[in-house]
Amino acid sequence: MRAHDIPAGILPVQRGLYYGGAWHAPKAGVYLETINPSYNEAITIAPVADAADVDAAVQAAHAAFPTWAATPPVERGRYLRRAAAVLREHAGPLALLDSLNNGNPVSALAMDAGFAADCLDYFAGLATEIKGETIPMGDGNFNYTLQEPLGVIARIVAYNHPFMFAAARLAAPLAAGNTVVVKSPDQAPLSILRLAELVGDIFPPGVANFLCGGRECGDAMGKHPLVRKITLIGGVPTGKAVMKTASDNLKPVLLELGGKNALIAYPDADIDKLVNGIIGGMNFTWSGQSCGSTSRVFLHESIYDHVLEKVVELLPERHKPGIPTDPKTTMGSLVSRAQLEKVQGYVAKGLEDGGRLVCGGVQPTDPALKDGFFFEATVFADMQPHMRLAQEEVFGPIMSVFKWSNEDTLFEQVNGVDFGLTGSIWTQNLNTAHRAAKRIQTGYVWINNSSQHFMGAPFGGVKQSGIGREECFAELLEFTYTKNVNLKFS
Ligand SMILES: NC(=O)c1ccc[n+]([C@@H]2O[C@H](COP(=O)([O-])OP(=O)(O)OC[C@H]3O[C@@H](n4cnc5c(N)ncnc54)[C@H](O)[C@@H]3O)[C@@H](O)[C@H]2O)c1
Ligand SMILES: O=S(=O)(O)c1ccc(CO)cc1
Repeated sequence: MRAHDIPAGILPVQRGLYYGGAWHAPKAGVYLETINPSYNEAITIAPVADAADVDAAVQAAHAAFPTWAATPPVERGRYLRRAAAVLREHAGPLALLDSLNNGNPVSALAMDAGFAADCLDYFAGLATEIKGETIPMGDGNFNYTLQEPLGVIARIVAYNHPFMFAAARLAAPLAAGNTVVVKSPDQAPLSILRLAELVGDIFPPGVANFLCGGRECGDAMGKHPLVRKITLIGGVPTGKAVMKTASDNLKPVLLELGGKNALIAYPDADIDKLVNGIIGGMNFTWSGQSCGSTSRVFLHESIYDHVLEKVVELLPERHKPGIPTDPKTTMGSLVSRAQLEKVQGYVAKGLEDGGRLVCGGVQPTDPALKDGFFFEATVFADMQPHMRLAQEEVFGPIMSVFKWSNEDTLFEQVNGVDFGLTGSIWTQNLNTAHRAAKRIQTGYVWINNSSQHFMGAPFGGVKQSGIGREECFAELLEFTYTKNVNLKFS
């Protein structure tokens, strides 16, 4: 869909920053064009917040905090549920808006507003479960704990699910009694403006605040002395930058970062399901731009040739790049020229390092896609662990396939990366499955499945994939501190 064909009611009307219950122009007056990556054409402009805007938004959130923290949890939950209902009503147009701005297929994005709404409902229900404990004492003392909200929470999100991340990640801190300032991803700012239009005034002024901006804005959020916790969904280098900023102020962080995730196939795997799991796990629909993508596939030598052949046969027809706003499209474009060039660079590195390119590796030739940042679903075979493609996150549609024979060597290679986010194990033997689940060093493990998230199940990484857990009760507790109270009877 070209910019001039966008139906009425899809784009946000506002082009400002939303904080303190009102819209504000960015103080320095900076607006940037934001593009549709499938045509490399401007859609409209979006505001760019700087440190002065961050200060104003954080001050508004800080002012709103005492009243929101004192609001009964059941009532806070009611606000969240109201927001959830609005998101569900607008799920279709919101998916189209994100598709226009980040290049992912509208059909796949259709679930994002619903997932965010589920998150809001889930944490609304848990608001009354933020309980302390009593500690047994000797005579004369009563000792208990309270879980208290922290204050202003800064949430910075990535571009692959701009709306879903911004909306879903409001839920836990708000349910726990904090106020929030959330920043859109630089590449796809439009849906956060729409989010602010839809839910901003459901909450009391200053409780939920929405900024558009890039690194400067994110950095200012982390540095602000009134921000009590800084959270990021983003890459490892950004995670390190955020943690350095946080350490200057001794602030806690919650980091959901990158992955170089392994899929392990044992000889007894159900081959048809495995092939679907390999293709699905790589999230080619999103051009691989998912942190949980299983971009390293380890096939046992006894099934290697057969499974590889089937993947290479099925993949190009199942995920062929197309215009993202077409409901039939099953693979969109990359988000930007920079991301496309990164992917092309990794194809070159894969070839230089001796990988065997067996699928894709180029931009599509379809003239309808000539201006956009499309790249074909790509597979490298005969990969070795020392290769750059085997170690570094691409966040693009490149899958690396390895052959294995010895289980000890397999796990040395699987765990021999700096990341530890997800893993996927394929076998029909229960003992094998649980042994492998125990040996893999990641925060999230699928057995005979891939890609899926489950509300209530802790999602997050180890090693450089992150710190903390989301989408579960632990996320709620991330936004509280424990206060111990001792009463001495007189
Ligand atoms: N673990 C997860 O749940 C998860 C989910 C999605 C994406 N990701 C990761 O995100 C990355 C891709 O997304 P991206 O390119 O948007 O990531 P990115 O790290 O470039 O940017 C993420 C966000 O951080 C902001 N930012 C950049 N520099 C900053 C700084 N110095 N201080 C504060 N904020 C700053 C950006 O403006 C953006 O909003 C991949 O590595 C991917 O694995 C992780
Ligand atoms: O596409 S992913 O980045 O892997 C992703 C992360 C989180 C969720 C749910 O919060 C969904 C998809």
